[in-house]
Amino acid sequence: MVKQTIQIFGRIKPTNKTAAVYSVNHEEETGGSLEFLVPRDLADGIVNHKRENYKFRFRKVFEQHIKQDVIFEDIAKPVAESVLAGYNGTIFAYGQTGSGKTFTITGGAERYVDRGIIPRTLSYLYERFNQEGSMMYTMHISYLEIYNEVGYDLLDSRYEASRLEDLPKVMILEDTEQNIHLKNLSVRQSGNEEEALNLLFLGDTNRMIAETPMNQASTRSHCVFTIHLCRREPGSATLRRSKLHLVDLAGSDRVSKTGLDGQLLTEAKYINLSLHYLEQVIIALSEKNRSHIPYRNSMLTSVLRDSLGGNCMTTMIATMAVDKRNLDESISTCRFAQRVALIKNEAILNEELDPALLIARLRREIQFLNEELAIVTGEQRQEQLTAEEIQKLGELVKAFLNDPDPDVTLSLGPDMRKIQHCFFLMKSVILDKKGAKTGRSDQQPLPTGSRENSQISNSSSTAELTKLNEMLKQRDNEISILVRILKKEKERADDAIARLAYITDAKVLSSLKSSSTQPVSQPKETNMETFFKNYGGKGFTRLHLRKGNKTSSADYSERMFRMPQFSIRKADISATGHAPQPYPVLQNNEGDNKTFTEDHGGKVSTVPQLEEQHVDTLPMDQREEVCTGSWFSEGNLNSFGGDQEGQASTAVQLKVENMVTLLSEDHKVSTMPQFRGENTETVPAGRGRAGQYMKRGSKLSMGKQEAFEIFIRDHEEHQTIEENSNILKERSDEARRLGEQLKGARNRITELKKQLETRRRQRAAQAVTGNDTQDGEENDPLEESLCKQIKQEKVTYNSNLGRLKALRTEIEHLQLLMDRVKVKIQKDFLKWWSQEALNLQESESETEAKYGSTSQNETLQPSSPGTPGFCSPELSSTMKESPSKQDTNPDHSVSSAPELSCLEPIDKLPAPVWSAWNKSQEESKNSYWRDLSTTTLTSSSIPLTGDQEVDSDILAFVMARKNLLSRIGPGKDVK
Ligand SMILES: Nc1ncnc2c1ncn2[C@@H]1O[C@H](COP(=O)(O)OP(=O)(O)OP(=O)(O)O)[C@@H](O)[C@H]1O
Repeated sequence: MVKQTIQIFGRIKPTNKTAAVYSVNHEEETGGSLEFLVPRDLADGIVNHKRENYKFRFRKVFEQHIKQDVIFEDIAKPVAESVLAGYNGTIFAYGQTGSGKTFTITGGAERYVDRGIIPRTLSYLYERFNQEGSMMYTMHISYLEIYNEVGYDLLDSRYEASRLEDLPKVMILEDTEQNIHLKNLSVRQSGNEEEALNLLFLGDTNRMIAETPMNQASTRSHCVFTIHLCRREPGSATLRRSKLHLVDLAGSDRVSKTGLDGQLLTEAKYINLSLHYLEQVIIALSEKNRSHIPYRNSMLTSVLRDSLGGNCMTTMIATMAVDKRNLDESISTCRFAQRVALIKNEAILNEELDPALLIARLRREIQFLNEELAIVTGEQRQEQLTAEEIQKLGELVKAFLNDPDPDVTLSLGPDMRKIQHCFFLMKSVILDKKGAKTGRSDQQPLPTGSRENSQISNSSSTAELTKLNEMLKQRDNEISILVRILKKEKERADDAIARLAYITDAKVLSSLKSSSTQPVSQPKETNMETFFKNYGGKGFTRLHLRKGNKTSSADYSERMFRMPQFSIRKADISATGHAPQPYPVLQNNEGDNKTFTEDHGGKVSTVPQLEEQHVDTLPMDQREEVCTGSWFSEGNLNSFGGDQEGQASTAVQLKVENMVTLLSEDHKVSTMPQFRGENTETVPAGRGRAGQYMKRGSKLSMGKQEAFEIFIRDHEEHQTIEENSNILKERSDEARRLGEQLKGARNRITELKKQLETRRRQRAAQAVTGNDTQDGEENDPLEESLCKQIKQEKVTYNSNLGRLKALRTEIEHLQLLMDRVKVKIQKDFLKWWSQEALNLQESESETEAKYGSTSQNETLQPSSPGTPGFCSPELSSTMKESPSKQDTNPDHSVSSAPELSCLEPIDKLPAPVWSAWNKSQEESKNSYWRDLSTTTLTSSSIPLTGDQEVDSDILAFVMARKNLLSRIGPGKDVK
């Protein structure tokens, strides 16, 4: 158990405004301190009438310039570590609205470097999982939003929420042991960092989409992102389950200051109420001898029950905006933090037995007890032992007698028949031995005559026969394998001979050739035996290679170069006509099945198991390590080396190319976000995060779509999209360059390896023919230099691969940020569009009032700049079309245009409009829209198509554009 008070940190948000006078002291023994000097003009304000300076202690205070990586390292990393160890952890951010809580917990919405504690922690946890390869970790994620005392599941993946109420409501349940359970809160498994980030994105987007129209959700709701970890050592029955809550609280602003009314006031009360209850819990916890802690008063305190005064290591980040006007709020945040710092938690290691294993253990115990009971009560079975049982008992006895361990037991259960049979078998073994020693057949004859005994001996001999048959088959298999190996060996030897051009001595050549073409008989077997002795050792029985090489790659590749080149495949075995076996099995005469091990300077290392692969194509361990990430998982990257290396590198290259293609697709999409024609089918596969949201909207008509394109350009986030697109492009270029470099390095390694192989063959041949110019010297300078070069290339290769991996993380994160911005823009657009529609309705009513019944209107209504209101496509469907009402004015070229009830009579249009339109037609699209926006237009000045819906869209757009411009203000140009 770890007893610890809640750790409190302060973080000051950067400000351009006049900052309050404050100072931070980092050198105090107890941590840091933050001191505010209240200027006289504020001293008699809300804060305090008398005091002028306020000093607060924190574990550390982070000043304005401190970046997100430092925050993660100093605050979140230690908590993540303890969560990995099996303790619960909580980090919560508390502070007034806009002080940087979301920025600290989730991160900024624009730049990769601004990612906050959640994405960094996810990344760190997955990195640690990879490092601790011997542990098995599973991660689940949940994301809860609490708004007005109601919980909502943010990981709802139906993408249907357009209001908070559309999200599943979460309810609190309490069991008899007062444990809290959250009903309806989905807990989703995440297999890798990318999946975890997608869940975060899903939650954040749901939060943004469903935010209350009255105010920003982030300000007025609490969010709890929870990472559930389960850790287990393979083979162990104990599990460690831990939770990490990352909490973004609602703004702590005081209601009196916010000047709210109506719904906002209700919200603020709720928020403040829940923060007030949080404070009450904190006060109660910080007081000694308080028995009742009012957790149940609010949903937030119920959910955070463990984090406050319970089994958890908790950290609080007090965020502050130190502008002068926010000084009082900053001081109240600090005061809250001081109280929190008094709370003591007792974190315990959350260890438990795996229920499945526990059940299995209990079952075994029950069986054992039953067996004991059967012996004690004498309830015995009477029927004969079956042949199978007899054979099994024979094996058991044999294993028991052969085991050198004196403590070994023979476990037979309570069955007296079995016990007796085993005694009988053991007696016969003893008698056999005695007979062998004395050389006489004076041993006791086996109890004959009895039916049982004859049955036993019959069935034992049947069993023996079956066994011998199996062994025979096994040997057949082995012989077939060896024949194939020898054939391949011969081919390789031929090949090598052909390459040894310098060996001109015909005698040598022919002798070498003849030795490799000998019939498959004794000499060949001797060769293989020697080989197994050299390379397999005595215990070599199974050529069963798997990735995860513990041998150093240098040792390994060296050994492989020296190994005769041969391969064993499943097909080799099935070709013999016998049933295929899972792995080629070469048994030694001991008949045991040890894994192929090899001595490396006294250290025995397990040869990696690489099923169905050439023995000479083993992985280079470093490559394998970096390639285990999910990004590379599709590319068979676990088989680097030799021919496989080619494939693997190609896979990397392909992956890089895929990524680059994806990025460029996204790049396209981002600059013109997924609204073109609203054809969501064109969203690249696997890139549908934002697309999912886009799908929900109704199909955009042409006019609305164009309006949207321009809306994007005017949107405040446009700059972000542009910047991130550029960064993405840079990163994808870099990824492409790295891909090229990797390919080059791979080719060079392959080439060097070929040279090394040739060199080694040459040396081997020289040794055979006695032409060894180096007098059998172990070290060959050329060989050493080649090895060195390979090593260097590998280092370069690995560092490039590492960089590529980092790029991938960055690119994916940027992608998510951009997706989120796209969703935001769409949301803003739809909001704006429907507002325009509302304005239109109003304007329509006004027009009706002014000009009478809509059915009498025959012309389009221009609207002066700045006047809100025009026909939106949605509204156009409700508009009436009067059949074949022609425009009576010959100048009006849009007689086929539908009659739109909301339009002003055409005869009211000023003449210059026409020339303006004619002129604008000649201009480029952009200037066309600009002109439209600054000119008083008539409907007839616009090139309408005759299609009611399309035309209403065009007109709607023109007017909406004007409205937008009028809001931006005159003189502002729209690109
Ligand atoms: N340390 C920081 N560095 C740079 N920008 C910051 C920092 N802290 C906050 N910001 C910026 O300040 C703005 C407000 O921050 P944020 O949304 O995180 O505040 P908040 O406390 O979560 O507010 P709310 O209570 O409304 O959710 C954001 O634009 C954010 O990017």
